[in-house]
Amino acid sequence: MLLGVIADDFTGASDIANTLAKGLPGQGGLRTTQYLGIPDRPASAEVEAGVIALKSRSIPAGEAVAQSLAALSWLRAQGCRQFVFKYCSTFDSTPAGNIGPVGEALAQALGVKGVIACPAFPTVGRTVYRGHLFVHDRLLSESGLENHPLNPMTDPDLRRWLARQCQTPVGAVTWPTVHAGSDGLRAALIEAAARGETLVIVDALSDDDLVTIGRACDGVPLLTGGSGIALGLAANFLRAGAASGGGVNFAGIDGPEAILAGSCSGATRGQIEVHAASHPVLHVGVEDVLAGRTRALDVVDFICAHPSEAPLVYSAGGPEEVAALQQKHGREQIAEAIENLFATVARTLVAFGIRRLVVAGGETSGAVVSALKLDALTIGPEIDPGVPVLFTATDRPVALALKSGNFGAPDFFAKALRRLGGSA
Ligand SMILES: Nc1ncnc2c1ncn2[C@@H]1O[C@H](COP(=O)(O)OP(=O)(O)O)[C@@H](O)[C@H]1O
Ligand SMILES: O=C(O)[C@@H](O)C(=O)COP(=O)(O)O
Repeated sequence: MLLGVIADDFTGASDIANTLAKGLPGQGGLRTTQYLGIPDRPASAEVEAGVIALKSRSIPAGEAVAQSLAALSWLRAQGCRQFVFKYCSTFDSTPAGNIGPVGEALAQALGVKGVIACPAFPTVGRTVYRGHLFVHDRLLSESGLENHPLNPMTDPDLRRWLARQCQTPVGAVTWPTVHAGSDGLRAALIEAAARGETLVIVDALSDDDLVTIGRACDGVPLLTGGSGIALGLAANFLRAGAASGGGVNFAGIDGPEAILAGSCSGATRGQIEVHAASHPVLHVGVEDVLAGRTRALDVVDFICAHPSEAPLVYSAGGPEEVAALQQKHGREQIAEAIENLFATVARTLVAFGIRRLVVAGGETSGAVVSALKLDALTIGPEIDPGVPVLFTATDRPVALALKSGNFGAPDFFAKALRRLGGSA
């Protein structure tokens, strides 16, 4: 294994796995596998990039550090020499962590400083300028992410936000240095290390900037950021002689289908509205779930009544409603109840024969996929930017799409089920 990725949530893991498997246009990517948690056995010899999906983004920082270091240890044992810590392109975290604590712990374990920290992903509108994160044409704090149920992003200044999480100084490299090329960027990161700066926020406005970053980080032990910083990494390994993984043949998987949406993001709520116009949908109310009036079997009954009609179950509410419910019942209590519901539903559905499953939300995907007790997923074709087809190679194959809350076109849900079935 050449490259090891530690991802703090499951949708983010499939996002960066997609980037590594695709590579740059016309050049191909790396043979990539997404592991669901830390594997208990060695990787297959043909895997060139291993992405370990953790569910560590919103847990206490100490636990996130421990899990991430254990993942690093497994990846090092597979022969990896370069590592990426993958977090959200909208820097989802709180002032208490976990990007800073995990990034610093990985850097310390690898004996490095001057480590890039860049969430830019221009394809989906995430750019970084003078250390400030933009989502399309809005600052992060005015993009809707300020209303995230678990990690409200209220400060677009990533240097200031990260400094609240870190024990060591946070550096910055601005866009003119990046735009000037990889040699200058590499030198700037070395200078930052000499100043004792562990994580360094690096500006990026375009895919060209991301390719510059990838080239500057050729051979560098650790990078941190969104999937965008991996854009140029496969090319480094291909130049060094790795075989292009090429596209994976995915013929599609037949069988009953379902969509489970635990995300409250604006993009997901818009996609639900589009889907509801022509498909059966069921809203599960938070208070009905908490009170036991809505149980997993009620949801399973709904899905099983519409096995081939792209049935969708969602829990999302608007920002004001979410905030009021969290005030009344507690943020963590609601998160746990809704995630547990979707996890139980998914496990039951797959046991009943569901073979195509679309999940919306990173935490939701972590709960669902963990409940399915799968150990690895193969990366298939891209459905929308940042969201690939994932499938198992087991005797009862399942095809999945794990959609980041803010990713996907308005018609994503129906399109994803078609792609999981092997059609356009
Ligand atoms: N109506 C709701 N009110 C409060 N929290 C909710 C509601 N619906 C879902 N949640 C919780 O909000 C969190 C959404 O996080 P996640 O699944 O990662 O979505 P995203 O990808 O949009 O961040 C989950 O913990 C989920 O259980
Ligand atoms: O980088 C991204 O935006 C995604 O890969 C991701 O991590 C999104 O997280 P969720 O919004 O929690 O799905």
